[in-house]
Amino acid sequence: MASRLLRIGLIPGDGIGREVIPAGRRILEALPSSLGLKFEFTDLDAGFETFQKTGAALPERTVDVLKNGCDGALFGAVSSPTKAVKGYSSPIVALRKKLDLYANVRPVKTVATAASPIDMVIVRENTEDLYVKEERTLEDPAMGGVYAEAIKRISTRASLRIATMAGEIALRRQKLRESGFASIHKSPLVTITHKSNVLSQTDGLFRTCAKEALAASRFVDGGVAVEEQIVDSMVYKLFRQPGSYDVIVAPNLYGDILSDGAAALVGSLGLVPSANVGEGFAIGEPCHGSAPDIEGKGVANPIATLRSTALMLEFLGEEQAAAKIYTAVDANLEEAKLLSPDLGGKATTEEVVSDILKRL
Ligand SMILES: NC(=O)c1ccc[n+]([C@@H]2O[C@H](COP(=O)([O-])OP(=O)(O)OC[C@H]3O[C@@H](n4cnc5c(N)ncnc54)[C@H](O)[C@@H]3O)[C@@H](O)[C@H]2O)c1
Ligand SMILES: O=C(O)CC[C@H](C(=O)O)[C@@H](O)C(=O)O
Repeated sequence: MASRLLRIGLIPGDGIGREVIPAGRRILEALPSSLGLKFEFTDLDAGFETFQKTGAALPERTVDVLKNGCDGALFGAVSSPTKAVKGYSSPIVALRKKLDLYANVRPVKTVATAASPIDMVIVRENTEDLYVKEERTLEDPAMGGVYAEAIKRISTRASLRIATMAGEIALRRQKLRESGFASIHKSPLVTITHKSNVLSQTDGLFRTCAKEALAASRFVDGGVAVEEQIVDSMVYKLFRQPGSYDVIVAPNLYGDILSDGAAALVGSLGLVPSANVGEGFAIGEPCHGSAPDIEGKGVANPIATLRSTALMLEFLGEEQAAAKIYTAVDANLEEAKLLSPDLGGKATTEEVVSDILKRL
């Protein structure tokens, strides 16, 4: 059988990013050889510590190697300061834009045996909205002195393509159901989230474009139903009836917030993966941050990273390899003997990883 070589960049970043990214590498190395995959890894720098050492949070080498020498990557987390630090800018936000990774795909799922099962995918626009970071600080006595403002930019192009991605994901999920994969949903549904009742131009454009993209005949013919939900009541409904959502499409900031909220519904941020996806490239990234409160204790839940590794493989066309990882992770969660403290267990990161590797 011909084998495929995948060149993977590893960017642990800061904090628990360094404790969980090695798990991603180990699970790739442990995949059965019958899958015909070979991996070559390159360690790459980014993050606040890199910034403190070198003056650059996202070194040029990291971007060059990703662009010219990698097929995909895994990103841990970075410790972006909440207080402005001159010269520092979030490397993951920059990377998403530099590599045009326009979709941030975030599946939020319980195991099939859960009493109240949840199975949704949040498809977050990944390049614009308030994340264009065009902010400025001004001063005007009429405003009470210093004030600050930021641009919220929403484009037709980005809104159409993110909604198209959401439609494609809804179709793919439906195909899996039809081929026998158990699911709590019977038919595909995309929920468009916005706040166009107030932001009629920016979110209004997002809403219009998303509706237009999802009206394409392949989605209509594929039975993809479309609904819309204003983001504040979306949070309410998400918490009341999380099981009713299939695919959610949202502008950048709402998608960021909704995905952390949804993580609480499935038990922990340490479970929720993401993939930053562009044309032919994907970076797997756990949804959580660098978790300074548990850094260095060896108890970070590695599952979000393991699932992000699988998600990266899926977007690189290796669905069978991805399925192996999902199954091994689900088996660990269903047995519930070796769980990390965020899930009420006592297991260390190492113990959880070893248990999942044994199940591959
Ligand atoms: N993609 C990224 O790089 C990314 C994402 C989010 C936050 N951040 C950064 O991370 C830093 C810390 O942010 P925060 O504390 O607001 O959010 P966080 O996601 O780091 O932590 C929130 C809570 O979840 C827990 N948690 C997170 N991941 C966990 C895991 N794998 N296992 C067990 N528990 C886990 C933490 O212990 C903490 O109590 C900030 O500097 C922020 O900028 C980076
Ligand atoms: O802290 C950072 O540098 C980025 C955090 C990042 C974001 O997109 O805002 C994180 O919240 C995420 O969900 O990926």
